[in-house]
Amino acid sequence: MTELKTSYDVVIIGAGVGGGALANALAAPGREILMIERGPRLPREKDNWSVDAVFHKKKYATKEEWRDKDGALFNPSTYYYVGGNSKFFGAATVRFRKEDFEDLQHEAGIAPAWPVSYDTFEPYYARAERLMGTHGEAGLDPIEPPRSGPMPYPAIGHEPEIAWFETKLRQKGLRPFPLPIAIDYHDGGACARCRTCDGFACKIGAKGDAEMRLVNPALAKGGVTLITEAFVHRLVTDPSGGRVTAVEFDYQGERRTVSAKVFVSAAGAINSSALLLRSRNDKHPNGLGNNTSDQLGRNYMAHNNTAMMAISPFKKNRVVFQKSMAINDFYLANSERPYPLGNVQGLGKLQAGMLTASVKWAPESMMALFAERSVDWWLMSEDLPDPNNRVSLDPDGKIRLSYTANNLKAHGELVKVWSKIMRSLGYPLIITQKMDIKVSMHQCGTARFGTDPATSVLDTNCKVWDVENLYVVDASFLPSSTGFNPSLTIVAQALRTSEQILKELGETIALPMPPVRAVETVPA
Ligand SMILES: Cc1cc2nc3c(=O)[nH]c(=O)nc-3n(C[C@H](O)[C@H](O)[C@H](O)COP(=O)(O)OP(=O)(O)OC[C@H]3O[C@@H](n4cnc5c(N)ncnc54)[C@H](O)[C@@H]3O)c2cc1C
Repeated sequence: MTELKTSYDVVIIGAGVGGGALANALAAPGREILMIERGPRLPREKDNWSVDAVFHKKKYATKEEWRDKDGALFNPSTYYYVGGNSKFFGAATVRFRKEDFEDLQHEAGIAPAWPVSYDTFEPYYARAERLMGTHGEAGLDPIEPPRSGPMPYPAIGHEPEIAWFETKLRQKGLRPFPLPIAIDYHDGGACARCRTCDGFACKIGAKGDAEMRLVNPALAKGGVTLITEAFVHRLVTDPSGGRVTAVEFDYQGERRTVSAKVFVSAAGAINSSALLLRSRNDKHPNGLGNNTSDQLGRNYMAHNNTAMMAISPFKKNRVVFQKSMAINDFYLANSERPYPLGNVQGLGKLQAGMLTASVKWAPESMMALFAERSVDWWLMSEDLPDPNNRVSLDPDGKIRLSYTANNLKAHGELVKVWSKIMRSLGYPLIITQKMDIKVSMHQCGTARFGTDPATSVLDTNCKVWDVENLYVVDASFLPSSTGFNPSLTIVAQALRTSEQILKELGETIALPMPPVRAVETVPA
């Protein structure tokens, strides 16, 4: 049992991408940082790579139930472990575009400008790529934002099936490029380039998830204590409501309380809102950070996501690692298209059992035929912030996630355009599945950052406007969802926030650029 002190410099709630990146930036001998994580360490075991365990039995996903806007219960596909949702992520570590930081006109409305520019984020993106171990090749993505340097590691390369698509797509005038990805695949790296990466946990610790790349190295640096299976209930403020004084959590069968100079919620975009809402008191009757703006929990976004199988009756797809290519030719408006559609990227290779898990009536033999002949894609379009799309708490304490998808026309067009291209390349049968509310993998936006306390929950350093020493450092801060995977941006912002927290602790040490290096060995 970890002995706890009564007081710390910083308490970080949640050991996912945001919490891990912050701990990593703050970790140093002599500092006293406590990370409180509700989940355990995910065991390294055979089932990590079992389709049956992961997709049918849902062995690793939470058993928790949330309610949708109509009050119907559902079981979200979310993961509570050291490393958070990134334990199961596809490791795409992509920068948002310069245009994403500005007002961006979409078919269904405007994705609002961020309070800081891409140029402000760039140095943090550069550090984030190194921390996560991103592989890629700069200069090939047609809408790539300016970069201060190359990718930390070279692109992982395409297998022959994907190289074939690259050639064919180029012949059609498109500009496919290597998807930036955080797997340990280079000389001396541990990655076996297997089929069970995207959607699975890595049994050999070779994926750049938050446990491997952020939390374990933070623990190795010193100054950080991690406790697991410790659920945080609430944050307590002083009588004025101006400062958080303590965090209350359940640990090893007891309700515990510790105090700190700085508190950080990094519990994920849905759970951070739930925590701040649960922490309401007479000075903050609608939850911490909600007095001025009434925006806490609102503007929930999660992308319009569709998985597509393009099937050729005549051609088997023998690819093992399919997530190596992306296409951004439809990401921005152009002379042919008046509004953005989104991003297309390779999906981890679908297997028959993964299909029968979502299409229950389908015989495995039929799905096996489809899976061995399909090339699989992930199509992702921006959804727009809407205050009615929100996280709230029901009287019984359960999370309610009210969400109505928007900007669907653009997403439908992306699916149509990509289907047409696939058919023209000899893949006549197209099967698509649009992700629903249960797939909250790209959750964001519920405590957006901004310059105006009347319309945002956090300031531009991710400090809660209404409370002096409380920060939110996870996907909550995003004012728009953009059309890209969020992890790298969460890391970049956590690094920005760490500088503010260091100032608050009376330190002004410039954080060094992390070296390019392989994954740390994991403590058992
Ligand atoms: C299958 C899948 C594939 C994905 N693929 C990609 C991809 O390729 N690229 C990409 O960028 N993103 C991807 N994502 C999304 C990415 O994983 C998330 O955006 C990212 O992990 C979010 O980080 P976070 O820090 O905001 O929250 P989380 O990862 O959710 O971390 C929050 C942590 O807080 C803990 N916690 C929550 N509540 C409490 C509490 N009350 N007390 C204590 N601890 C608490 C949780 O257990 C968790 O560990 C994917 C996600 C999934 C599920």
